[in-house]
This record gives sequence, C-alpha cells and structure tokens, in this order.
Amino acid sequence: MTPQLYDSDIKALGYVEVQTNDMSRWRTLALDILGFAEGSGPDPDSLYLRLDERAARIVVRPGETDKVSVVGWEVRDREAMERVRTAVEAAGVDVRDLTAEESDARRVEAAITFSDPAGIPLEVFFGAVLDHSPVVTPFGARFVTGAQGLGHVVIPVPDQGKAYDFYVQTLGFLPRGAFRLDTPPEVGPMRIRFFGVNQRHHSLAMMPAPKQGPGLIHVMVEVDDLDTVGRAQDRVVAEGASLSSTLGRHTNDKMLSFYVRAPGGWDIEFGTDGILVDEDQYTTEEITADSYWGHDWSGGEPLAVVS
Ligand SMILES: Cc1ccc(O)c(O)c1CC[C@@H]1C(=O)CC[C@]2(C)C(=O)CC[C@@H]12
Ligand SMILES: [Fe+2]
Repeated sequence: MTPQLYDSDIKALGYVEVQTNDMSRWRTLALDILGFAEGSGPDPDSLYLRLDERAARIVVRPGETDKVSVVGWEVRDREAMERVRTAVEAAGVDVRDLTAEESDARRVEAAITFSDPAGIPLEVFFGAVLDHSPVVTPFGARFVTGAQGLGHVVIPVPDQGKAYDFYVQTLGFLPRGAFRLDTPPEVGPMRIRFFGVNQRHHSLAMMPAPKQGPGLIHVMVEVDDLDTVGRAQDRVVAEGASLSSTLGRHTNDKMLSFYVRAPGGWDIEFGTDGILVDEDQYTTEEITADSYWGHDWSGGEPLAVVS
C-alpha cells in the first residue's frame, strides 16, 4: 500500500473547549443524553469529557456567555509545532506560548496559541497526556477517534477567502470539497467548504456567516455503531433536548448523523459510518445536496449565527 502523504504538520483535531453560562444543562446533555464519559481535570468547576484515552477531548467551563474558547489542533512533536509557529508568524499573526501551568492544565506537553482570521482562538499542541483508566461511557458508546482525531468543527467565517488562505496556505489543511448554498442570485454563490488533515473526510468546515454568536456551527463526534446513534437520539427526544436535525446521511463523508442543540445556539452532530479518504486518489468535488436522505432541520431552532 502506498503511504498517505500530507503536507500539513497538523495531524488531527485534538480537543475543543467551550464556555457556557448553563453548566447544568451541559452536564445533562453531555453525560445523560449523549453519553460521554466524565473525566477529571484541574478546574473543579469545569466539565471534562472523555471519548478515549486522552484526559479530555471536550472541556466545558463556566463563563458569562456561550462560545467556543479554544479549538486545539494536534501536531507530531515540538519540531512540528515550531514549524507551525514560523508559518503563522510569517502570515503576520501573533503567536503566544502556553505557560507551563496552562499546558499542564490542558494536559499537553506544550502548545502555542493564536487566533484564526475569524477570531477563533486556536491552540497547536503536542504530547497529549493520557488517562489509562477505562473509558466507561454511561450507555456503552465507543467513539471513533485515533488517527482521525476528535471529529470535526464547523465554524462561521465572515471572510471565507481570508479563512481559506490561512487554513490552507499557512496551516496546510487540505481542501475536501464544497457544498453550494442556496442563495439569491444577487448575493452571489456561497459555499460551505470542507478541509481535512487525515483520513477523516473533514476535520474542519467553514460556513460564510456574519461575525456574531458563539463562533461555532457544530462539533461532530463519531461512534462505531448505528444503534449507539439511534439510542442517543431516543434520549434527546425523551429528555426534551432540542433536535436540530433528524437522522440523515451526508453525501460527502457519508456520515449517518443527527444534530442536537447545545447551550449557546450551536449543535453537536452525533454520527457513525463516516468514510476514510484515500488522499492518493482524492480530488475535490462539489456536492449539490447535503444529504442522501433525512437531515430535516425544519423542527429545530435556528442557529445563533443566522438568527
Ligand atoms: C453538508 C454537510 C456535510 C457533512 C457534514 O458533516 C455537515 O455538517 C454538512 C453541513 C450541514 C449544514 C450545517 O451544519 C448547518 C445548517 C446547514 C447549512 C443547512 O441548512 C443544510 C446543511 C447544513
Ligand atoms: Fe458536520
């Protein structure tokens, strides 16, 4: 088999931290409905969610408003982190090192932090600290992570051209196609654009949107069987959480998923059965429907970035 070749030092989506003014609703959603395992960490007021051997893949911390506070991208080692630093600084963006205390709290050996052109705080890290205790999820979910990383994030970008150049030219993300949105002709074409850094079809997508709201459209996590997705959706309905979109199968990554509303007006996409991309053969394509079937958004509440 030929090796999969990637230009990017970024290997995977490592972690996401969000802040919320409704910790109790977050705890219910994360633990009692979606069935993440509760981890532990340095801040007794934060919620640490484990999906695998990493100490925490999703961190929810109390704050005044609901918004994304960090998107963490993983590199191989210190040398790779230094290459990213050089590229980001060459693009005219300020880079700061996490202090030793901050890196410890994040459970990584070291990280740098900077903002993307949409203003989203990023961290690039290496040396994730592992928790070797069994990952005991409350309903037996097994999450698909490993070389494919945490999942994907979809971010709103006010200037897609600038965001595209930063992620592709500076950070080395690989374009993985687009979905043309249905916009009136006078507005001109708008596309959701997808980007990968490993065999997961997309670890990042960006949607043109005004600069407001939580800085997230959704975070996707993947489990290893359909029954786990169906049972999670049953609990969304039974517990009265807001189902943003019904089950459906996407046309690009083939993921079978539903979306549930998180505090702050963004969604968690909970899916299974995503494809692995063979980068040696891959060429970008434009999908003309978001899904083969399902994904009915009509019963959900509007996204914060468009309301
Ligand atoms: C099109 C698509 C393929 C694979 C994905 O993982 C994925 O999230 C999407 C985009 C779904 C997208 C969304 O998240 C916000 C609301 C959107 C724009 C729609 O109203 C249709 C497509 C939806
Ligand atoms: Fe998605």
